Amino acid sequence: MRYAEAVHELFMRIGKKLAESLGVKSESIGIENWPCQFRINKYNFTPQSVGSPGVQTHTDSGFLTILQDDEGVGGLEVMNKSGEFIPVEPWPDTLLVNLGDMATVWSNGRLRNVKHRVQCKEAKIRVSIASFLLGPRETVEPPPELVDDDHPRWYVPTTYEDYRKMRFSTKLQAGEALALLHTPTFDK
Ligand SMILES: O=C(O)CCC(=O)C(=O)O
Ligand SMILES: [Fe+2]
Repeated sequence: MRYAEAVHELFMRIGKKLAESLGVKSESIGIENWPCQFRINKYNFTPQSVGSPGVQTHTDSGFLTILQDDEGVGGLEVMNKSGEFIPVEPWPDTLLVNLGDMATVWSNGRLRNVKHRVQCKEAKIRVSIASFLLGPRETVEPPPELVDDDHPRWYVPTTYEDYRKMRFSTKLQAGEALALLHTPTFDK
């Protein structure tokens, strides 16, 4: 309970700062009511699994993720702009924060979802704790400050649940499902 409360507090601080950094009044977005999820990942890496994927390339589907990674066993890799995977070495006493697909929809494309994966590097048990701030409870769409003539709406409004179902049924796990929400004005 204490861990969840502390992570939630951090979600609020980071989420409000993200909103303010885009010129959105953080009081207006109701972030306190956005649902969260929590998952503990355990990887039983064996000598046979070294070199193979632990989790295939994906983006997180929610808004914001706080990841407490294994402090001794590496394997997490994050994709950079050029499409290369960069290993994130274990770093005790740190948390890793990344943006998911709902951040891209909510910000009208200003915040970018991050592709990542886990590779098995050594035959050890690896544990990570992932907390997800999923996004607005009902419709996910950009606040009015982020839509104008120069920034037309890029995504049709959705709900997190509908988007999850679409990701699941299309098996598009690495953010590609966002393309199915593009409006005619979408532009890179
Ligand atoms: O185990 C990790 O380091 C990452 C797990 C992850 O990407 C996830 O749970 O979405
Ligand atoms: Fe992830």
